[in-house]
Amino acid sequence: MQKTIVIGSDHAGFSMKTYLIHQLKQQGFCIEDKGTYSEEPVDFSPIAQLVAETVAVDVSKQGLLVCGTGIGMSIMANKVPGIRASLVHDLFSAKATREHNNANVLCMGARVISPAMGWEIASVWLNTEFLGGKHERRIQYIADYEANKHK
Ligand SMILES: O=C(CO)[C@H](O)[C@H](O)[C@H](O)COP(=O)(O)O
Repeated sequence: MQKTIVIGSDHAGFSMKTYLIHQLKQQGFCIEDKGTYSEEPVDFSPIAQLVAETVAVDVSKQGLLVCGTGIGMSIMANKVPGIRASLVHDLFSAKATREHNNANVLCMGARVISPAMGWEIASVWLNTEFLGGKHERRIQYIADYEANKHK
């Protein structure tokens, strides 16, 4: 059974999201598309919330978010406990944020990179595993912070 990718965008990211869904389906991934479904302007925040909350309750899923810059999406997604969302526009960071941060949501900006580059980044990100070890301790600190253990 292939991994499920929960995906969302605003109007600025709609075209890249459509392209990513096409590519992901070709690779056999299951898709949960949380919108938006056209280039009609919409606010990014509730879509990022929906994708992030879906990933947060099911660790088997990974999230992809696209807006104009990816910034608004990443800010919103990181408000959801359990989410480690990364804004990535290069291949080095795509690999590193899986290996070191176990990032479970990838955010990209459709006004920053091309759809082809977005797919390259997503492919690296989806095919890289968390390294664990010292990195586990570092992300556990973040989880503990969310649980109010660092007061
Ligand atoms: O929220 C953003 C910035 O962090 C996204 O890039 C949005 O896509 C962008 O702000 C949308 O802008 P628009 O003028 O409403 O098209």
